[in-house]
Amino acid sequence: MTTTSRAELSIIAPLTNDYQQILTESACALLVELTREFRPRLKQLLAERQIVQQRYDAGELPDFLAETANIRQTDWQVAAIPEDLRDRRVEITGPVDRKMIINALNADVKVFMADFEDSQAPSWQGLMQGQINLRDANLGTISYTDENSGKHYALNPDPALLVARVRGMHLWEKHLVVDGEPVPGSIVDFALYFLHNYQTRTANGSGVYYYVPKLQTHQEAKWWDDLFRYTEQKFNQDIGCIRTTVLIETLPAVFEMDEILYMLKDHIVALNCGRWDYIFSYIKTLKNHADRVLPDRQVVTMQQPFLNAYSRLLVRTCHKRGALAMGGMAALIPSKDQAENTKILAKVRADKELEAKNGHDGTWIAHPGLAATVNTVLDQYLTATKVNQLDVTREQDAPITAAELLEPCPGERTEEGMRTNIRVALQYIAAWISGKGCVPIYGLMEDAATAEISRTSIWQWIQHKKQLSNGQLITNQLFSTMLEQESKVVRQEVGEALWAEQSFTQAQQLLLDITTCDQLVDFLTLPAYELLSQSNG
Ligand SMILES: CC(=O)SCCNC(=O)CCNC(=O)[C@H](O)C(C)(C)COP(=O)(O)OP(=O)(O)OC[C@H]1O[C@@H](n2cnc3c(N)ncnc32)[C@H](O)[C@@H]1OP(=O)(O)O
Ligand SMILES: O=CC(=O)O
Ligand SMILES: [Mg+2]
Repeated sequence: MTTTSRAELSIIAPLTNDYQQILTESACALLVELTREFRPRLKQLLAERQIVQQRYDAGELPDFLAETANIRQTDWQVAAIPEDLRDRRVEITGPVDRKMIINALNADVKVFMADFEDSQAPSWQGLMQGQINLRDANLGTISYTDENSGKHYALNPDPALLVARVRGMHLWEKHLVVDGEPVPGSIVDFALYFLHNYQTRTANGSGVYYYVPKLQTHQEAKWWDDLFRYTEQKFNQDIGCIRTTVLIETLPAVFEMDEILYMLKDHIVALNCGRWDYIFSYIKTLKNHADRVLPDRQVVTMQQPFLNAYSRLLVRTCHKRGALAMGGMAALIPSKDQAENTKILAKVRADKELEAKNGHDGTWIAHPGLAATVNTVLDQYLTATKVNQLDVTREQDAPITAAELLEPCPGERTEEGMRTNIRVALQYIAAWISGKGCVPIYGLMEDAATAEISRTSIWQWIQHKKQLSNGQLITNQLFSTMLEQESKVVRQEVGEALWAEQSFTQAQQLLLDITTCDQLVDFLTLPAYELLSQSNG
Protein backbone atom coordinates (compact mmCIF):
# COMPACT_ATOMS: atom_id res chain seq x y z
CA MET A 1 0.00 0.00 0.00
CA THR A 2 1.34 3.45 -0.87
CA THR A 3 1.97 5.87 1.98
CA THR A 4 2.08 9.61 1.43
CA SER A 5 2.93 12.15 4.09
CA ARG A 6 1.35 15.57 4.03
CA ALA A 7 1.49 18.11 6.83
CA GLU A 8 2.39 15.29 9.29
CA LEU A 9 -0.59 13.21 8.15
CA SER A 10 0.27 9.74 6.87
CA ILE A 11 -2.08 8.63 4.12
CA ILE A 12 -1.92 4.85 3.85
CA ALA A 13 -4.01 4.54 0.72
CA PRO A 14 -3.93 5.58 -2.92
CA LEU A 15 -3.96 9.35 -3.39
CA THR A 16 -5.32 9.79 -6.89
CA ASN A 17 -5.47 13.18 -8.61
CA ASP A 18 -9.16 13.39 -7.68
CA TYR A 19 -8.53 12.56 -4.03
CA GLN A 20 -5.80 15.22 -3.91
CA GLN A 21 -8.57 17.77 -4.41
CA ILE A 22 -9.95 16.61 -1.07
CA LEU A 23 -6.74 15.84 0.85
CA THR A 24 -5.12 19.17 0.04
CA GLU A 25 -2.21 20.46 2.15
CA SER A 26 -4.62 22.60 4.17
CA ALA A 27 -7.08 19.72 4.63
CA CYS A 28 -4.28 17.50 5.91
CA ALA A 29 -3.06 20.22 8.25
CA LEU A 30 -6.61 20.68 9.57
CA LEU A 31 -6.98 16.94 10.20
CA VAL A 32 -3.69 16.88 12.09
CA GLU A 33 -4.63 19.92 14.18
CA LEU A 34 -8.14 18.69 15.06
CA THR A 35 -6.88 15.19 15.80
CA ARG A 36 -4.20 16.45 18.19
CA GLU A 37 -6.70 18.77 19.86
CA PHE A 38 -9.69 16.42 20.12
CA ARG A 39 -8.60 12.78 19.89
CA PRO A 40 -7.32 12.43 23.47
CA ARG A 41 -10.69 13.46 24.92
CA LEU A 42 -12.56 11.31 22.43
CA LYS A 43 -10.59 8.28 23.60
CA GLN A 44 -11.40 9.13 27.19
CA LEU A 45 -15.11 9.42 26.35
CA LEU A 46 -15.05 6.03 24.67
CA ALA A 47 -13.38 4.54 27.74
CA GLU A 48 -16.10 6.08 29.92
CA ARG A 49 -18.74 4.32 27.82
CA GLN A 50 -17.18 1.01 28.86
CA ILE A 51 -17.10 1.95 32.55
CA VAL A 52 -20.78 2.92 32.57
CA GLN A 53 -21.66 -0.23 30.64
CA GLN A 54 -20.01 -2.32 33.36
CA ARG A 55 -22.54 -0.89 35.84
CA TYR A 56 -25.45 -1.83 33.56
CA ASP A 57 -23.94 -5.27 33.09
CA ALA A 58 -23.85 -5.64 36.87
CA GLY A 59 -27.60 -4.97 37.12
CA GLU A 60 -28.02 -1.19 37.31
CA LEU A 61 -30.56 0.43 34.98
CA PRO A 62 -30.05 3.72 33.12
CA ASP A 63 -31.86 6.69 34.68
CA PHE A 64 -32.06 10.49 34.56
CA LEU A 65 -28.95 12.02 36.17
CA ALA A 66 -29.20 13.57 39.62
CA GLU A 67 -26.20 15.82 39.01
CA THR A 68 -27.79 17.58 36.02
CA ALA A 69 -31.29 18.05 37.47
CA ASN A 70 -30.84 21.84 37.33
CA ILE A 71 -30.40 21.69 33.54
CA ARG A 72 -33.68 19.79 33.25
CA GLN A 73 -35.52 22.03 35.69
CA THR A 74 -34.44 25.54 34.62
CA ASP A 75 -35.71 27.61 31.70
CA TRP A 76 -33.43 28.04 28.69
CA GLN A 77 -33.75 27.73 24.93
CA VAL A 78 -31.50 26.62 22.11
CA ALA A 79 -30.43 29.27 19.57
CA ALA A 80 -33.05 30.30 17.02
CA ILE A 81 -33.43 27.80 14.18
CA PRO A 82 -32.11 29.16 10.86
CA GLU A 83 -34.82 29.93 8.30
CA ASP A 84 -33.80 27.17 5.89
CA LEU A 85 -33.99 24.52 8.64
CA ARG A 86 -37.44 25.37 9.97
CA ASP A 87 -39.46 23.21 7.58
CA ARG A 88 -38.14 19.67 7.56
CA ARG A 89 -41.37 17.78 7.16
CA VAL A 90 -39.90 15.07 4.92
CA GLU A 91 -36.21 14.19 4.76
CA ILE A 92 -34.72 11.57 2.46
CA THR A 93 -31.53 9.79 3.48
CA GLY A 94 -28.97 7.85 1.55
CA PRO A 95 -25.29 7.04 1.10
CA VAL A 96 -22.90 9.51 -0.54
CA ASP A 97 -23.10 7.77 -3.90
CA ARG A 98 -23.05 10.25 -6.81
CA LYS A 99 -26.23 9.13 -8.59
CA MET A 100 -28.19 8.76 -5.37
CA ILE A 101 -27.16 12.21 -4.17
CA ILE A 102 -28.63 13.72 -7.33
CA ASN A 103 -31.80 11.64 -7.08
CA ALA A 104 -32.20 12.54 -3.42
CA LEU A 105 -31.68 16.26 -3.94
CA ASN A 106 -34.26 16.13 -6.75
CA ALA A 107 -36.82 14.21 -4.67
CA ASP A 108 -39.95 15.95 -3.41
CA VAL A 109 -38.54 16.45 0.09
CA LYS A 110 -37.26 19.37 2.14
CA VAL A 111 -33.94 17.88 3.22
CA PHE A 112 -31.48 15.27 2.02
CA MET A 113 -29.32 13.69 4.69
CA ALA A 114 -26.14 12.54 2.93
CA ASP A 115 -24.86 9.66 4.97
CA PHE A 116 -21.28 8.72 5.90
CA GLU A 117 -22.74 6.51 8.62
CA ASP A 118 -25.35 3.71 8.87
CA SER A 119 -25.84 3.45 5.10
CA GLN A 120 -22.23 3.96 4.02
CA ALA A 121 -19.52 1.29 4.24
CA PRO A 122 -16.45 3.48 4.84
CA SER A 123 -14.20 2.20 2.05
CA TRP A 124 -11.40 4.57 1.11
CA GLN A 125 -12.79 5.25 -2.34
CA GLY A 126 -16.34 5.59 -0.99
CA LEU A 127 -15.26 8.25 1.49
CA MET A 128 -13.05 10.24 -0.85
CA GLN A 129 -15.54 10.08 -3.71
CA GLY A 130 -18.32 10.95 -1.26
CA GLN A 131 -16.55 14.18 -0.28
CA ILE A 132 -16.04 15.03 -3.96
CA ASN A 133 -19.72 14.35 -4.64
CA LEU A 134 -20.91 16.54 -1.78
CA ARG A 135 -18.60 19.37 -2.75
CA ASP A 136 -20.01 19.24 -6.30
CA ALA A 137 -23.56 19.02 -4.95
CA ASN A 138 -23.06 22.17 -2.88
CA LEU A 139 -21.52 23.94 -5.87
CA GLY A 140 -24.56 22.86 -7.91
CA THR A 141 -22.31 21.32 -10.56
CA ILE A 142 -22.86 17.64 -9.73
CA SER A 143 -23.84 15.42 -12.65
CA TYR A 144 -23.56 11.76 -13.52
CA THR A 145 -24.03 9.53 -16.54
CA ASP A 146 -24.89 5.89 -16.03
CA GLU A 147 -22.47 3.89 -18.17
CA ASN A 148 -24.94 1.06 -18.75
CA SER A 149 -28.17 2.92 -19.45
CA GLY A 150 -26.64 6.14 -20.77
CA LYS A 151 -29.06 8.02 -18.50
CA HIS A 152 -27.79 11.45 -17.49
CA TYR A 153 -28.40 12.89 -14.03
CA ALA A 154 -28.20 16.57 -13.02
CA LEU A 155 -29.77 18.78 -10.38
CA ASN A 156 -33.25 20.21 -10.88
CA PRO A 157 -33.96 23.78 -9.86
CA ASP A 158 -34.71 24.16 -6.13
CA PRO A 159 -33.06 20.98 -4.80
CA ALA A 160 -33.53 19.77 -1.22
CA LEU A 161 -31.37 21.20 1.57
CA LEU A 162 -28.17 19.21 2.10
CA VAL A 163 -27.21 17.94 5.56
CA ALA A 164 -24.23 15.60 6.08
CA ARG A 165 -24.22 12.78 8.64
CA VAL A 166 -20.73 11.98 9.89
CA ARG A 167 -19.43 8.72 11.31
CA GLY A 168 -19.92 7.90 14.99
CA MET A 169 -17.20 8.56 17.54
CA HIS A 170 -16.29 4.86 17.84
CA LEU A 171 -15.06 4.49 14.24
CA TRP A 172 -11.46 5.09 13.21
CA GLU A 173 -10.12 5.98 9.80
CA LYS A 174 -7.17 3.66 9.56
CA HIS A 175 -5.97 5.07 6.24
CA LEU A 176 -5.15 8.39 7.92
CA VAL A 177 -2.62 8.34 10.73
CA VAL A 178 -1.41 11.12 13.02
CA ASP A 179 1.36 10.52 15.57
CA GLY A 180 1.18 6.78 14.96
CA GLU A 181 -2.56 6.41 15.55
CA PRO A 182 -5.61 6.55 13.28
CA VAL A 183 -7.65 9.70 12.94
CA PRO A 184 -11.23 9.43 14.29
CA GLY A 185 -13.66 8.85 11.41
CA SER A 186 -15.98 11.48 12.87
CA ILE A 187 -13.25 14.14 12.64
CA VAL A 188 -12.39 13.12 9.06
CA ASP A 189 -15.97 13.42 7.81
CA PHE A 190 -16.72 16.57 9.78
CA ALA A 191 -13.55 18.45 8.90
CA LEU A 192 -13.36 17.58 5.20
CA TYR A 193 -17.01 18.43 4.67
CA PHE A 194 -16.61 21.72 6.51
CA LEU A 195 -13.42 22.77 4.75
CA HIS A 196 -14.66 22.07 1.25
CA ASN A 197 -18.13 23.53 1.65
CA TYR A 198 -18.30 26.33 4.19
CA GLN A 199 -17.50 29.08 1.71
CA THR A 200 -20.03 27.89 -0.85
CA ARG A 201 -22.73 27.41 1.74
CA THR A 202 -22.23 30.67 3.62
CA ALA A 203 -22.02 32.58 0.32
CA ASN A 204 -25.51 31.19 -0.38
CA GLY A 205 -26.75 32.56 2.96
CA SER A 206 -26.86 29.15 4.61
CA GLY A 207 -24.66 27.34 7.13
CA VAL A 208 -22.81 24.03 7.31
CA TYR A 209 -25.34 21.48 8.48
CA TYR A 210 -24.70 18.09 10.09
CA TYR A 211 -26.34 15.09 11.67
CA VAL A 212 -24.38 13.60 14.58
CA PRO A 213 -25.08 9.92 15.32
CA LYS A 214 -24.87 7.49 18.26
CA LEU A 215 -24.11 9.93 21.08
CA GLN A 216 -24.37 8.42 24.52
CA THR A 217 -23.85 11.31 26.93
CA HIS A 218 -23.96 15.07 27.31
CA GLN A 219 -20.18 15.04 27.77
CA GLU A 220 -19.93 13.68 24.24
CA ALA A 221 -22.26 16.47 23.10
CA LYS A 222 -19.87 18.94 24.72
CA TRP A 223 -17.01 17.38 22.76
CA TRP A 224 -18.90 18.06 19.53
CA ASP A 225 -19.76 21.57 20.62
CA ASP A 226 -16.10 22.30 21.33
CA LEU A 227 -15.10 20.85 17.95
CA PHE A 228 -17.67 23.03 16.17
CA ARG A 229 -16.65 26.17 18.08
CA TYR A 230 -12.94 25.58 17.54
CA THR A 231 -13.51 25.14 13.79
CA GLU A 232 -15.76 28.19 13.48
CA GLN A 233 -13.18 30.31 15.26
CA LYS A 234 -10.31 28.98 13.21
CA PHE A 235 -12.11 29.90 9.98
CA ASN A 236 -13.42 33.23 11.29
CA GLN A 237 -17.02 32.14 11.06
CA ASP A 238 -19.84 33.21 13.37
CA ILE A 239 -20.72 30.84 16.18
CA GLY A 240 -23.74 29.00 14.80
CA CYS A 241 -22.46 28.81 11.23
CA ILE A 242 -22.33 25.08 11.99
CA ARG A 243 -25.70 23.59 12.93
CA THR A 244 -26.41 20.05 13.93
CA THR A 245 -29.21 17.62 14.51
CA VAL A 246 -28.36 14.93 17.04
CA LEU A 247 -29.72 11.43 16.72
CA ILE A 248 -31.06 10.11 19.98
CA GLU A 249 -30.41 6.52 19.14
CA THR A 250 -28.75 5.05 22.19
CA LEU A 251 -30.53 4.10 25.38
CA PRO A 252 -28.20 6.14 27.63
CA ALA A 253 -28.82 9.27 25.53
CA VAL A 254 -32.59 9.21 25.98
CA PHE A 255 -31.98 10.03 29.64
CA GLU A 256 -29.81 13.03 28.74
CA MET A 257 -31.77 14.78 25.99
CA ASP A 258 -32.12 18.07 27.86
CA GLU A 259 -28.44 17.97 28.72
CA ILE A 260 -27.41 17.23 25.13
CA LEU A 261 -29.49 20.16 23.87
CA TYR A 262 -27.98 22.35 26.57
CA MET A 263 -24.36 21.48 25.78
CA LEU A 264 -24.93 22.18 22.10
CA LYS A 265 -27.36 25.05 22.49
CA ASP A 266 -25.56 27.42 20.11
CA HIS A 267 -25.30 24.74 17.42
CA ILE A 268 -28.23 22.38 17.74
CA VAL A 269 -31.48 22.63 15.80
CA ALA A 270 -33.14 19.27 16.41
CA LEU A 271 -33.04 15.82 17.92
CA ASN A 272 -34.04 12.79 15.85
CA CYS A 273 -35.50 9.42 16.87
CA GLY A 274 -32.99 7.04 15.32
CA ARG A 275 -35.20 4.12 16.17
CA TRP A 276 -33.11 1.29 14.69
CA ASP A 277 -29.92 2.07 16.52
CA TYR A 278 -32.04 2.79 19.58
CA ILE A 279 -33.46 -0.74 19.53
CA PHE A 280 -29.94 -2.10 19.00
CA SER A 281 -28.72 0.01 21.92
CA TYR A 282 -31.58 -1.22 24.13
CA ILE A 283 -30.37 -4.77 23.46
CA LYS A 284 -26.71 -3.87 23.97
CA THR A 285 -27.12 -1.72 27.07
CA LEU A 286 -29.43 -4.21 28.79
CA LYS A 287 -27.67 -7.29 27.47
CA ASN A 288 -27.35 -8.86 30.90
CA HIS A 289 -30.92 -8.10 31.97
CA ALA A 290 -32.85 -11.34 31.59
CA ASP A 291 -36.22 -9.58 31.99
CA ARG A 292 -35.62 -7.22 29.05
CA VAL A 293 -34.62 -9.55 26.22
CA LEU A 294 -36.39 -8.46 23.04
CA PRO A 295 -38.61 -10.71 20.91
CA ASP A 296 -38.52 -11.06 17.10
CA ARG A 297 -37.41 -7.85 15.42
CA GLN A 298 -40.66 -7.69 13.42
CA VAL A 299 -42.79 -7.03 16.51
CA VAL A 300 -40.58 -4.28 17.94
CA THR A 301 -42.45 -1.41 16.27
CA MET A 302 -42.96 2.19 17.32
CA GLN A 303 -46.34 1.15 18.75
CA GLN A 304 -44.58 -0.71 21.54
CA PRO A 305 -44.97 1.35 24.71
CA PHE A 306 -41.22 1.71 25.37
CA LEU A 307 -40.63 3.12 21.89
CA ASN A 308 -43.69 5.33 21.93
CA ALA A 309 -42.53 6.80 25.25
CA TYR A 310 -39.15 7.58 23.64
CA SER A 311 -40.81 9.38 20.75
CA ARG A 312 -43.12 11.41 23.03
CA LEU A 313 -40.35 12.34 25.44
CA LEU A 314 -38.18 13.50 22.55
CA VAL A 315 -40.97 15.72 21.22
CA ARG A 316 -41.69 17.17 24.63
CA THR A 317 -38.03 17.83 25.45
CA CYS A 318 -37.22 19.43 22.09
CA HIS A 319 -40.26 21.66 21.90
CA LYS A 320 -39.75 22.94 25.44
CA ARG A 321 -36.29 24.13 24.35
CA GLY A 322 -37.19 25.50 20.91
CA ALA A 323 -35.63 22.63 18.97
CA LEU A 324 -37.30 20.50 16.31
CA ALA A 325 -38.21 16.88 17.01
CA MET A 326 -37.55 14.69 14.00
CA GLY A 327 -39.07 11.26 13.55
CA GLY A 328 -37.24 8.24 12.22
CA MET A 329 -37.08 5.76 9.41
CA ALA A 330 -39.76 3.29 8.38
CA ALA A 331 -37.53 0.64 6.82
CA LEU A 332 -40.08 -0.36 4.18
CA ILE A 333 -39.23 0.44 0.58
CA PRO A 334 -41.54 0.40 -2.46
CA SER A 335 -42.25 -2.80 -4.32
CA LYS A 336 -42.69 -3.14 -8.07
CA ASP A 337 -45.71 -5.38 -7.38
CA GLN A 338 -48.73 -3.06 -7.31
CA ALA A 339 -50.76 -4.95 -4.70
CA GLU A 340 -47.75 -5.38 -2.46
CA ASN A 341 -46.87 -1.72 -2.86
CA THR A 342 -50.33 -0.64 -1.74
CA LYS A 343 -49.83 -2.59 1.48
CA ILE A 344 -46.36 -1.10 1.97
CA LEU A 345 -47.58 2.45 1.50
CA ALA A 346 -50.39 1.83 4.00
CA LYS A 347 -47.87 0.63 6.58
CA VAL A 348 -45.58 3.59 5.97
CA ARG A 349 -48.55 5.96 6.21
CA ALA A 350 -49.60 4.46 9.57
CA ASP A 351 -46.08 4.73 10.92
CA LYS A 352 -45.78 8.39 9.93
CA GLU A 353 -49.26 9.17 11.28
CA LEU A 354 -48.15 7.90 14.66
CA GLU A 355 -45.08 10.13 14.65
CA ALA A 356 -46.94 13.22 13.44
CA LYS A 357 -49.64 12.66 16.08
CA ASN A 358 -46.97 12.48 18.74
CA GLY A 359 -45.87 15.95 17.60
CA HIS A 360 -42.81 15.26 15.46
CA ASP A 361 -41.92 18.08 13.07
CA GLY A 362 -40.72 15.87 10.27
CA THR A 363 -39.63 12.39 9.41
CA TRP A 364 -37.33 10.25 7.27
CA ILE A 365 -37.84 8.22 4.14
CA ALA A 366 -35.39 5.74 2.61
CA HIS A 367 -36.60 5.94 -0.98
CA PRO A 368 -37.99 8.66 -3.30
CA GLY A 369 -40.98 6.41 -4.04
CA LEU A 370 -42.29 7.14 -0.53
CA ALA A 371 -42.14 10.93 -0.77
CA ALA A 372 -45.68 11.52 -2.05
CA THR A 373 -47.29 9.31 0.61
CA VAL A 374 -45.32 10.76 3.48
CA ASN A 375 -45.75 14.36 2.32
CA THR A 376 -49.51 13.77 2.37
CA VAL A 377 -49.35 12.64 6.00
CA LEU A 378 -47.22 15.56 7.20
CA ASP A 379 -49.27 18.05 5.19
CA GLN A 380 -52.26 17.16 7.37
CA TYR A 381 -50.39 18.65 10.29
CA LEU A 382 -48.38 21.39 8.56
CA THR A 383 -49.09 24.11 6.02
CA ALA A 384 -47.08 26.63 4.01
CA THR A 385 -47.01 28.97 7.01
CA LYS A 386 -47.18 26.52 9.93
CA VAL A 387 -44.07 24.60 9.02
CA ASN A 388 -43.46 22.68 12.22
CA GLN A 389 -45.22 21.56 15.39
CA LEU A 390 -43.18 23.52 17.93
CA ASP A 391 -46.52 24.49 19.48
CA VAL A 392 -47.13 20.86 20.52
CA THR A 393 -45.66 20.88 24.01
CA ARG A 394 -47.06 17.58 25.32
CA GLU A 395 -47.17 19.29 28.70
CA GLN A 396 -50.47 17.52 29.33
CA ASP A 397 -48.66 14.15 29.34
CA ALA A 398 -47.90 12.65 32.67
CA PRO A 399 -44.13 12.70 33.22
CA ILE A 400 -42.52 10.03 31.08
CA THR A 401 -40.59 7.90 33.51
CA ALA A 402 -37.48 5.77 33.32
CA ALA A 403 -39.72 2.74 33.91
CA GLU A 404 -41.72 3.52 30.75
CA LEU A 405 -38.59 3.99 28.66
CA LEU A 406 -37.21 0.68 29.88
CA GLU A 407 -40.44 -1.29 29.80
CA PRO A 408 -39.95 -4.87 28.63
CA CYS A 409 -41.30 -5.56 25.16
CA PRO A 410 -43.64 -8.57 24.90
CA GLY A 411 -43.62 -10.93 21.94
CA GLU A 412 -42.46 -14.28 20.67
CA ARG A 413 -39.09 -15.48 19.49
CA THR A 414 -39.95 -17.65 16.54
CA GLU A 415 -37.95 -20.03 14.40
CA GLU A 416 -38.84 -17.95 11.33
CA GLY A 417 -37.73 -14.78 13.16
CA MET A 418 -34.38 -16.35 13.99
CA ARG A 419 -33.83 -17.69 10.50
CA THR A 420 -34.73 -14.31 8.98
CA ASN A 421 -32.30 -12.59 11.33
CA ILE A 422 -29.57 -14.94 10.13
CA ARG A 423 -30.26 -14.44 6.43
CA VAL A 424 -30.50 -10.66 6.81
CA ALA A 425 -27.34 -10.34 8.91
CA LEU A 426 -25.40 -12.60 6.53
CA GLN A 427 -26.43 -10.69 3.42
CA TYR A 428 -25.87 -7.35 5.03
CA ILE A 429 -22.37 -8.19 6.29
CA ALA A 430 -21.46 -9.55 2.85
CA ALA A 431 -22.66 -6.34 1.20
CA TRP A 432 -20.90 -4.13 3.77
CA ILE A 433 -17.50 -5.79 3.45
CA SER A 434 -17.89 -5.42 -0.31
CA GLY A 435 -18.33 -1.67 0.09
CA LYS A 436 -22.14 -1.32 0.07
CA GLY A 437 -23.59 0.04 3.31
CA CYS A 438 -27.28 -0.10 2.45
CA VAL A 439 -29.14 -2.81 0.57
CA PRO A 440 -32.71 -3.95 -0.04
CA ILE A 441 -33.32 -7.35 1.60
CA TYR A 442 -36.77 -8.99 1.61
CA GLY A 443 -38.51 -5.68 0.93
CA LEU A 444 -36.76 -3.72 3.64
CA MET A 445 -33.96 -1.21 3.63
CA GLU A 446 -31.15 -2.81 5.64
CA ASP A 447 -28.28 -0.76 6.98
CA ALA A 448 -25.75 -0.99 9.79
CA ALA A 449 -28.36 -0.20 12.46
CA THR A 450 -31.02 -2.68 11.33
CA ALA A 451 -28.44 -5.45 10.81
CA GLU A 452 -27.13 -4.86 14.34
CA ILE A 453 -30.59 -5.71 15.70
CA SER A 454 -30.65 -8.98 13.77
CA ARG A 455 -27.29 -10.20 15.01
CA THR A 456 -27.46 -8.94 18.63
CA SER A 457 -30.95 -10.40 19.09
CA ILE A 458 -29.62 -13.89 18.44
CA TRP A 459 -26.55 -13.28 20.61
CA GLN A 460 -28.77 -12.25 23.50
CA TRP A 461 -31.22 -15.12 23.05
CA ILE A 462 -28.30 -17.55 23.25
CA GLN A 463 -26.80 -15.89 26.32
CA HIS A 464 -30.11 -15.97 28.18
CA LYS A 465 -30.92 -19.51 27.09
CA LYS A 466 -34.25 -18.41 25.62
CA GLN A 467 -36.58 -20.82 23.87
CA LEU A 468 -38.13 -20.40 20.45
CA SER A 469 -41.91 -20.51 20.37
CA ASN A 470 -41.64 -24.08 19.02
CA GLY A 471 -39.90 -25.11 22.25
CA GLN A 472 -36.33 -25.32 20.89
CA LEU A 473 -33.62 -24.03 23.22
CA ILE A 474 -31.55 -21.33 21.52
CA THR A 475 -27.91 -22.35 21.76
CA ASN A 476 -24.66 -21.81 19.90
CA GLN A 477 -25.19 -25.23 18.37
CA LEU A 478 -28.69 -24.42 17.13
CA PHE A 479 -27.45 -21.15 15.69
CA SER A 480 -24.49 -22.80 13.91
CA THR A 481 -26.79 -25.41 12.38
CA MET A 482 -29.27 -22.78 11.23
CA LEU A 483 -26.45 -20.60 9.88
CA GLU A 484 -25.28 -23.50 7.71
CA GLN A 485 -28.82 -24.10 6.48
CA GLU A 486 -29.71 -20.46 5.88
CA SER A 487 -26.40 -19.83 4.12
CA LYS A 488 -27.43 -22.43 1.57
CA VAL A 489 -30.79 -20.69 1.14
CA VAL A 490 -29.08 -17.32 0.65
CA ARG A 491 -26.57 -18.83 -1.77
CA GLN A 492 -29.47 -20.01 -3.92
CA GLU A 493 -31.26 -16.69 -3.62
CA VAL A 494 -28.29 -14.51 -4.58
CA GLY A 495 -26.67 -16.91 -7.05
CA GLU A 496 -23.11 -18.23 -7.32
CA ALA A 497 -21.65 -15.12 -8.94
CA LEU A 498 -22.69 -12.70 -6.18
CA TRP A 499 -21.90 -15.30 -3.50
CA ALA A 500 -18.26 -15.35 -4.65
CA GLU A 501 -18.00 -11.68 -5.52
CA GLN A 502 -19.32 -10.44 -2.18
CA SER A 503 -17.14 -12.68 0.02
CA PHE A 504 -20.10 -14.45 1.58
CA THR A 505 -17.79 -17.05 3.10
CA GLN A 506 -15.96 -14.35 5.08
CA ALA A 507 -19.30 -12.84 6.08
CA GLN A 508 -20.53 -16.22 7.28
CA GLN A 509 -17.43 -16.72 9.43
CA LEU A 510 -17.73 -13.21 10.90
CA LEU A 511 -21.40 -13.73 11.74
CA LEU A 512 -20.55 -17.04 13.41
CA ASP A 513 -17.78 -15.42 15.45
CA ILE A 514 -19.74 -12.41 16.67
CA THR A 515 -22.84 -14.43 17.53
CA THR A 516 -21.23 -17.29 19.44
CA CYS A 517 -18.68 -15.31 21.44
CA ASP A 518 -19.31 -14.71 25.15
CA GLN A 519 -18.54 -10.97 25.08
CA LEU A 520 -20.85 -8.97 22.86
CA VAL A 521 -18.92 -7.23 20.09
CA ASP A 522 -19.75 -3.53 20.49
CA PHE A 523 -20.39 -2.76 16.83
CA LEU A 524 -20.35 -5.24 13.96
CA THR A 525 -18.72 -2.59 11.80
CA LEU A 526 -15.55 -2.77 13.93
CA PRO A 527 -14.50 -6.32 12.93
CA ALA A 528 -16.15 -5.88 9.52
CA TYR A 529 -13.92 -2.85 8.88
CA GLU A 530 -10.88 -5.13 8.98
CA LEU A 531 -12.40 -7.17 6.15
CA LEU A 532 -13.57 -4.09 4.25
CA SER A 533 -10.08 -2.68 4.38
CA GLN A 534 -8.60 -5.85 2.93
CA SER A 535 -11.01 -6.11 0.04
CA ASN A 536 -12.12 -2.59 -0.61
CA GLY A 537 -10.06 -0.22 1.48
C1 LIG B 1 -31.29 3.33 10.32
C2 LIG B 1 -30.86 4.45 9.44
O1 LIG B 1 -29.82 5.00 9.65
S1 LIG B 1 -31.82 4.93 8.15
C3 LIG B 1 -30.77 5.96 7.17
C4 LIG B 1 -29.78 5.19 6.42
N1 LIG B 1 -30.38 4.40 5.38
C5 LIG B 1 -30.65 4.97 4.19
O2 LIG B 1 -30.30 6.09 3.98
C6 LIG B 1 -31.38 4.16 3.15
C7 LIG B 1 -31.22 4.77 1.79
N2 LIG B 1 -31.87 3.95 0.79
C8 LIG B 1 -31.18 3.20 -0.08
O3 LIG B 1 -29.97 3.10 0.01
C9 LIG B 1 -31.94 2.51 -1.16
O4 LIG B 1 -33.26 2.96 -1.21
C10 LIG B 1 -32.00 0.97 -1.05
C11 LIG B 1 -30.59 0.41 -1.08
C12 LIG B 1 -32.68 0.54 0.22
C13 LIG B 1 -32.77 0.44 -2.25
O5 LIG B 1 -32.13 0.94 -3.38
P1 LIG B 1 -32.42 0.41 -4.85
O6 LIG B 1 -32.37 -1.07 -4.83
O7 LIG B 1 -31.53 1.12 -5.81
O8 LIG B 1 -33.91 0.86 -5.07
P2 LIG B 1 -34.68 1.00 -6.44
O9 LIG B 1 -34.11 0.10 -7.48
O10 LIG B 1 -36.12 0.87 -6.13
O11 LIG B 1 -34.38 2.52 -6.83
C14 LIG B 1 -35.11 3.21 -7.82
C15 LIG B 1 -34.46 4.55 -8.04
O12 LIG B 1 -34.54 5.30 -6.83
C16 LIG B 1 -33.25 5.72 -6.45
N3 LIG B 1 -33.19 5.70 -5.00
C17 LIG B 1 -33.53 4.71 -4.15
N4 LIG B 1 -33.33 5.08 -2.88
C18 LIG B 1 -32.84 6.34 -2.93
C19 LIG B 1 -32.42 7.25 -1.92
N5 LIG B 1 -32.49 6.94 -0.64
N6 LIG B 1 -31.95 8.43 -2.33
C20 LIG B 1 -31.89 8.75 -3.63
N7 LIG B 1 -32.27 7.93 -4.63
C21 LIG B 1 -32.73 6.73 -4.27
C22 LIG B 1 -32.31 4.74 -7.05
O13 LIG B 1 -31.03 5.31 -7.17
C23 LIG B 1 -32.97 4.46 -8.38
O14 LIG B 1 -32.68 5.52 -9.26
P3 LIG B 1 -32.66 5.34 -10.87
O15 LIG B 1 -34.04 4.92 -11.25
O16 LIG B 1 -32.29 6.67 -11.37
O17 LIG B 1 -31.65 4.30 -11.17
O1 LIG C 1 -29.91 6.32 12.22
C1 LIG C 1 -31.03 5.98 12.37
C2 LIG C 1 -31.41 4.79 13.07
O2 LIG C 1 -32.61 4.49 13.13
O3 LIG C 1 -30.48 4.12 13.56
MG1 LIG D 1 -28.53 5.06 13.36
